Amino acid sequence: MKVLVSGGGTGGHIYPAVSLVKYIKAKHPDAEFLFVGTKKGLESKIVPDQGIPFETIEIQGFKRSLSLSNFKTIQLFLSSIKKAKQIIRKFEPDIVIGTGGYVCGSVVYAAHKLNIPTIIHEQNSVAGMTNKFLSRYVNKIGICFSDVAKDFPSEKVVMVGNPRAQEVANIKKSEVLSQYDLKTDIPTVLIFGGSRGALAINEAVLDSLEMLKTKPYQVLYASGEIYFSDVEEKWATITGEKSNIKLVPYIKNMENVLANVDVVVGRAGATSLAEITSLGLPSILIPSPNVTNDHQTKNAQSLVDKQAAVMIPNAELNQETLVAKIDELMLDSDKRLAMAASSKKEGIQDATDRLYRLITTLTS
Ligand SMILES: CC(=O)N[C@H]1[C@@H](OP(=O)(O)OP(=O)(O)OC[C@H]2O[C@@H](n3ccc(=O)[nH]c3=O)[C@H](O)[C@@H]2O)O[C@H](CO)[C@@H](O)[C@@H]1O
Repeated sequence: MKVLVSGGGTGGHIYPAVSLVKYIKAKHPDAEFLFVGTKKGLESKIVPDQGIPFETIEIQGFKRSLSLSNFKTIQLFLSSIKKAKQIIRKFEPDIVIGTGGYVCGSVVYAAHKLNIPTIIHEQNSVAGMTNKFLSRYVNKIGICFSDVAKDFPSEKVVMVGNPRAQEVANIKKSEVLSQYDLKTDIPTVLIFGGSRGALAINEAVLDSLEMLKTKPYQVLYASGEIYFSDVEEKWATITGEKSNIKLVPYIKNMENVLANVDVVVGRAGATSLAEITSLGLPSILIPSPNVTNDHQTKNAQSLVDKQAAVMIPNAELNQETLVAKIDELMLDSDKRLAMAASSKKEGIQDATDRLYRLITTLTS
């Protein structure tokens, strides 16, 4: 079996594809894989680290307003389809799966033109621009939120969930927090602003440090690679050397960390939410205001409605709101456990089984 996956830009589009590859590899050790992304996206770091063969094409996103750079984008889109066709002809996949981000627009479209079976995976509750465009051409569309079905041709849509959910569901508790110089026996809150970090969350966390360092719980904080040096500079002067609060730029073994924390604070990216609910973690969600159709608020609201999370609108984020919400959960284990149970109910722990079944309907 030869499987070509494509997706990128941010972790939320990349990790589901990586989880799918790992799953198929375990089932079919002789299967071959190729991941097509861009040099600029996070995939150029994440995918080779996972030992998955990786090729790149050049592509850029459309600006929403009319602009000269859109002409360059169209030019790049056409040449990227040509390059994608070359890659596909050479690799000869049995199936091509796109998990979102501009890059998979060219790759999946090229595969369709070459009559190769195609699937797209939509992680969000509102369809991304690329997936909307591709939905006319692909054979099947795997979704994670029932709300998004209306954005696609109904006969193609199958509820599968997010493969990352199944991967993290099977992770056992461990001593992983000691790698971060944290204790393994006191409640821990993990804070991160999606796969790239978030300036607003960094600022609120920095402002909260004086309060957080006096708490009976501990904090692991990932600032995002690009913000790290700025945050680190201020961090050390506030927390001192021995502290219950640890800062890192990025967490590479997130699946292990998630299995060992008690509460998550973060943006409301769909892949993160799939992980959180799969493990049954309570969360405090601060949806990014800078995403298409405000889809993170919709992602978050779907959990808040089920008492599986609480939300702080980005405009209301500051040290008081942040620390108050963290305290509400970290200092009240009954509340935390009730939210954990509601969160678990929302998880789809067999997402990769479902996506794999969908693949086999097109390849066998
Ligand atoms: C700004 C933007 O466009 N965000 C979108 C992007 O978010 P983003 O890439 O931030 O997506 P998610 O929050 O869904 O996923 C982040 C992924 O990165 C991992 N991770 C994160 C931080 C870290 O230090 N280590 C680590 O491994 C998380 O565990 C998760 O697997 O894709 C999501 C899924 O389509 C969308 O819902 C988001 O709206």
